Amino acid sequence: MARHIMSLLPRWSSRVFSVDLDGASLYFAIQKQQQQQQQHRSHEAPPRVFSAVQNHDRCYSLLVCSSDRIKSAKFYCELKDKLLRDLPPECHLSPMSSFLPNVRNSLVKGYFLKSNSDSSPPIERLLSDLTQRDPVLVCSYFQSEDGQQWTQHLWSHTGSQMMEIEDKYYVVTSEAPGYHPATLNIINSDVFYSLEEARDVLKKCGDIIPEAESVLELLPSQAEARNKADFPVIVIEGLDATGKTTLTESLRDTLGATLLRSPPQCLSPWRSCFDREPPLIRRAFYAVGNYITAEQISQEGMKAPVIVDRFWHSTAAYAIATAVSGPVGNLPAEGSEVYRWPSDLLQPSLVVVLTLDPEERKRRLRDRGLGKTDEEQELDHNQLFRLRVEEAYRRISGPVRITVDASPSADQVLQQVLLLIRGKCHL
Ligand SMILES: Nc1ncnc2c1ncn2[C@@H]1O[C@H](COP(=O)(O)OP(=O)(O)OP(=O)(O)O)[C@@H](O)[C@H]1O
Ligand SMILES: Nc1ccn([C@H]2C[C@H](O)[C@@H](COP(=O)(O)O)O2)c(=O)n1
Repeated sequence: MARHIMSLLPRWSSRVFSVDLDGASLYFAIQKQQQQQQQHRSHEAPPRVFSAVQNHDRCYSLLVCSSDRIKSAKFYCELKDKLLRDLPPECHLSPMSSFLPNVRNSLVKGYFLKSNSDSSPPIERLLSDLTQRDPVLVCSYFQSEDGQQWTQHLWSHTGSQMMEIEDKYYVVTSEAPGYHPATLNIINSDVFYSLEEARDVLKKCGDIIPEAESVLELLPSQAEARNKADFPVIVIEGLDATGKTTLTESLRDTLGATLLRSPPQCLSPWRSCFDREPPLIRRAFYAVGNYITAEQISQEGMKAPVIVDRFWHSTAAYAIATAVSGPVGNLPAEGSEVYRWPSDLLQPSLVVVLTLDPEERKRRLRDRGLGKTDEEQELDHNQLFRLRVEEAYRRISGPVRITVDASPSADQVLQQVLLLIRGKCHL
């Protein structure tokens, strides 16, 4: 299995490894060193991820890699559950990844384990089992006598015997890359830029998620897609509890408009099922939802103005903000192609993004008292995630977007948005 996986990870010695520890990404690289360099290296401190490791502690990395990306995505999530369940409690688990700097789609995800030597026999039994059955590449890390140098050893199997590949690599410090590694795989894994790409993911997971078939049946055929509306189309966006439902319903009543949402009502029976799936599948579900809503917009937009509660901005911004961890600075830079509008998706006439002071948003959430999705809880607990979503909203290109402060009364917000709509859309 390991040799097969290695063929999926070309240029092994050019790879950089990133471990997420205490909210920061720590990087290291590997080298096949010459004697001379080795002596020089021995004066350097080990990479930060190893610096707190005690003598006799053991470190391992597991990278999930399969030529089948649906299988990889599913297994990555299952592996975390398995490791949390089966590893000794003193073993510390952190998300990690490996990538080729600036090479798109080179990111593979996995986990980094730290443990003391007493726990290593059960850990190694578990890892050995995994390498025999699953698409996972395991490495162990050894510390030199003086504690200054670490080496990486790849695991492999011969028959039923586990052995380490003879190649060993020296672990060296690596600079943070120019782009956060998660940004390398966003396109068509977290965010889909055409119906075809999103549909392809749902088609491929039809055998493991039967609900995908039902979703695919609702998709408009390319031939039917009209992709334009005669009347103005206004999308209302914003984090949860910023007042989208309140505002969209008032706009519908005031303008005599049709109110639609994304994901559309017809996908409600399957939403919770896809919310439990890994990002690749979950985001493909929301992406196709936008195309179904777009078809409804085209139909309804022949008769009256259309108001839409969430659309592409939500799909892209939440996906990007989840894929990338840490501060806003880790997001792809403004102007990146990651923020582009899909060329085959209907563009609304205007997008209004509601913003709200975090404390007021929390107060409204409390007063409303409904259950929260995992992502809504994340918005509450994780300030950085909220800031990343808001910034990604701002960076998305395409239709005209206006940000509106939603803290005044519901009627004042309505009046302000009506003024904007009348100014921009001649209603
Ligand atoms: N301008 C406002 N001032 C005070 N309270 C408001 C205002 N707008 C909405 N609310 C209240 O805040 C709560 C959240 O509003 P609403 O449900 O419209 O938000 P939302 O953005 O649609 O949320 P979600 O995305 O989670 O569905 C509701 O209890 C609503 O009555
Ligand atoms: N067009 C959409 C609408 C929603 N989402 C995702 C993003 C969040 O995870 C969640 C928020 O929706 P809400 O709880 O407010 O109904 O749904 C999306 O990706 N695309």
